[in-house]
Amino acid sequence: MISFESVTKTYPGSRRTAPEVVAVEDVSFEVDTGTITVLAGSSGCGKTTLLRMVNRMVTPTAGTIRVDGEDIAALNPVQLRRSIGYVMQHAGLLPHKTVAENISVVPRLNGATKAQAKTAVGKMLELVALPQDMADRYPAELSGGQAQRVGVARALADEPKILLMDEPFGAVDPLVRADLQHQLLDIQCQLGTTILFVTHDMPEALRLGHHIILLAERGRIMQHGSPIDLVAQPANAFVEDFLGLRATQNALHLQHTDDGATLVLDAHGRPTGFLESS
Ligand SMILES: Nc1ncnc2c1ncn2[C@@H]1O[C@H](COP(=O)(O)OP(=O)(O)OP(=O)(O)O)[C@@H](O)[C@H]1O
Repeated sequence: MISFESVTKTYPGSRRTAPEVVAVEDVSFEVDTGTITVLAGSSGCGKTTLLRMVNRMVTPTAGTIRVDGEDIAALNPVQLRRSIGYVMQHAGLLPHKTVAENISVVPRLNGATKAQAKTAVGKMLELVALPQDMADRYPAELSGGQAQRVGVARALADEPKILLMDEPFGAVDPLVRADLQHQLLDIQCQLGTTILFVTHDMPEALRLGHHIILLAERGRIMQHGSPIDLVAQPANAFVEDFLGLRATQNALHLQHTDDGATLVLDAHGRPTGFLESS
């Protein structure tokens, strides 16, 4: 379990006269082991700051973060970082290393032999559904979706218990994004990894999260619950608005067609999908 206990992060102002920025203030929540918890909320509410505090890329100004009860401030930051997977929006692959070398980085740093790292590369490529012969390519020779898969493979290569994902699928097209989302759910189910996932895309949050934490400014928690909790029992108007639950925003209705299909139409009468007959 990851626990945030009264965590505050203040960044210094950029110039001597500029005020400091309170990115998150007195934030407390827990992330259950073996689940996907999504941090959602609009731009600047502190999602990335919270995520990066888990592997000490960002140091809290106040408060405590524990992993399985242990205060991470007492741990060696380099070892901590190597024990936690991290995937960011643009994969962040090392451009002059091949896919195999990129995936091998953390296992090698953690003491794997070349042979062990090679085995890990094969296993990870299979896990993220990339062909084995992609191992020798360079990042510039990959599509955006393939690069993100390699980013996920690299983050999981040493089978970390915790995976941090910062808008990892934000830059790929909707079809590839849906594919990556399904695959992530499969992988998480197989490996039981504890995932903290940042997105500002509510459909993505609802699709992936066992738990969703919806944040307002300074990391203020507006609701923490399951996707069903948020949709069925939004805590307040902010949650309703963010999820587009107000009737004027998102009143869906059904329309039956002559050939027996049932279309789902949005508030403007545009089709958004169809109901499958059970
Ligand atoms: N290194 C920094 N120095 C100064 N201010 C920062 C720094 N990093 C973030 N901030 C500020 O802290 C606040 C929270 O930023 P953060 O990146 O955590 O939000 P976010 O919810 O992840 O945003 P986005 O969805 O746009 O990525 C913002 O006001 C941001 O400008």
